[in-house]
Amino acid sequence: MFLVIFLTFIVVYLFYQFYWKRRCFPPGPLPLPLIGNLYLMNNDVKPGYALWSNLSKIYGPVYTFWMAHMPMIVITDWKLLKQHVIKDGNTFAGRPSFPISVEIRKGSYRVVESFGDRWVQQRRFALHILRDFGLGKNLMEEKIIGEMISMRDQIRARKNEPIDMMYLFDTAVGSIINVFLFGYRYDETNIEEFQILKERMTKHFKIAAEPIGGIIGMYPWAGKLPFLKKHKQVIVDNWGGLMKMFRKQAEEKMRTIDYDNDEYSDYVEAFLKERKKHEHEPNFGGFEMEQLDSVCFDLWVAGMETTSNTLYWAFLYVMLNPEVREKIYEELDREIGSDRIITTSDKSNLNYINATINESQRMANLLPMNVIHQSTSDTTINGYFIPKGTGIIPQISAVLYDEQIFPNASKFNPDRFLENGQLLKIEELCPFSIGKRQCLGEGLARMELFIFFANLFNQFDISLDSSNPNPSTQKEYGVTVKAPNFKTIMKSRH
Ligand code: HEM
Repeated sequence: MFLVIFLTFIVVYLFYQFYWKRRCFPPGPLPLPLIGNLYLMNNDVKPGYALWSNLSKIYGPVYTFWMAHMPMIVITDWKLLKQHVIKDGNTFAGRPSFPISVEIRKGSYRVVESFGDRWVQQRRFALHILRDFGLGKNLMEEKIIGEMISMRDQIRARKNEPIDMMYLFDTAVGSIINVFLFGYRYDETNIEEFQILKERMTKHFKIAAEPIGGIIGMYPWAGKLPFLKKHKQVIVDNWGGLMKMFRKQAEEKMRTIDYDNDEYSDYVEAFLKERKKHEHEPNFGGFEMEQLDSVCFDLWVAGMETTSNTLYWAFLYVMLNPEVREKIYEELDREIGSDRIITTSDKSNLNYINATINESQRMANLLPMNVIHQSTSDTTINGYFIPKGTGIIPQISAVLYDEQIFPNASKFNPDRFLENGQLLKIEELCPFSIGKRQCLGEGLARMELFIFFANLFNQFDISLDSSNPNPSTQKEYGVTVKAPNFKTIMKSRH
């Protein structure tokens, strides 16, 4: 009798697992119990582009990938992305709530991870402060130029010795976001704080990008299993440590803040003043301290590593393509012709540099897997019915490497963005993603990329260090991909 019940249970379970739960979704690889399709994220397909494009070849431009027990609809075709994620933006503006977030963060705070009214409110607030703080008033540009000058001086002081630019990019870009958040930059007096923050973030995201992180994210109980315990502990410890660091900063600010004055000099101060206005509402009207800690995390991590990594990739690609390097110097000599500081007002005269930055972003293709969205109402994609609340991955990495859109896509070729010397606007170039969730820091990031890139090339004759004349372009796996380390010689040009 027991055997019959057991076998019936197994048959029903297998029927459900392999047929019933999948019947309404677009086709896709076979999900296994508990882990879904996470088993496919193995070393052979890291950092991930090959996985998504291979599946697309088998199942078409819309398919289902099971992230443990959650179905995710992957869209890899630009026309479909435009038709749905851009033109029907509200339907794709949700974010799934991950059980681990609810457990360790006590809710879906942040901007990246929040949804609904909280997301609308917090995204609008962050954008407002970003604009007010500088993107509209040149203040931000001044800060970026200040960091660029500090970097230039540090490079000069090294007197032509080989330099790994990663550290300089990290600290400069980290300082810019830190000034925006907390009002101070990094220098020799507090560089240790920067290093701790960066180390914690790196560890956090290394695990988050692994299948193991996916399993712990979906099933927090799995973190109690002996072989997963230490991995979950890393996530919990890093998150807790980061939140403590951010909270300490906010508390210090609270000691001196003048609530009678509406002006603010950084994001934390602006947030605390807004919080004060909502102090009689439940949960401070969404301006809880947990929300502040979490947004600091979002802006710090989203604002630092992405931009710094892109600059590093841009340097690497240019170094490996001497003809591109020569065209950059030709343009700088023709359009600038001195060691003066290049500002955003020069941007429209430096088409080749703009094209090189575009091509670097395309080739770097920073997020092999885009951040997951969620449908906010029932919808239909390519003939498939997708119910409200389903995970959606607008796979921009597939678009950036799409041969139909960018022929010979693996070749670094800035000229693809130029016609008769004029910069082309190619809408499929979407490294900042698309739709309502498009990157909140795009304006800041674009300004940083242009000012650092254009000025560093204008100031220095940059070449590869002869000890490693052919650095690899193999991408290091993570939520955003990193270039392997390499060194350059930077000689003053003027
Ligand atoms: C080269 C630099 C950058 C790249 C390539 C980049 C790329 C992205 C991508 C692909 C997304 C996911 C959008 C989606 O869900 O579809 C995103 C979201 C986001 N980015 Fe960026 N980003 C960069 C710089 C920045 C900077 C400097 C900041 C902060 C000031 C920032 C803040 C954010 C935030 C807060 C989100 C979440 C938006 C939301 O969920 O509403 N990013 N970014």
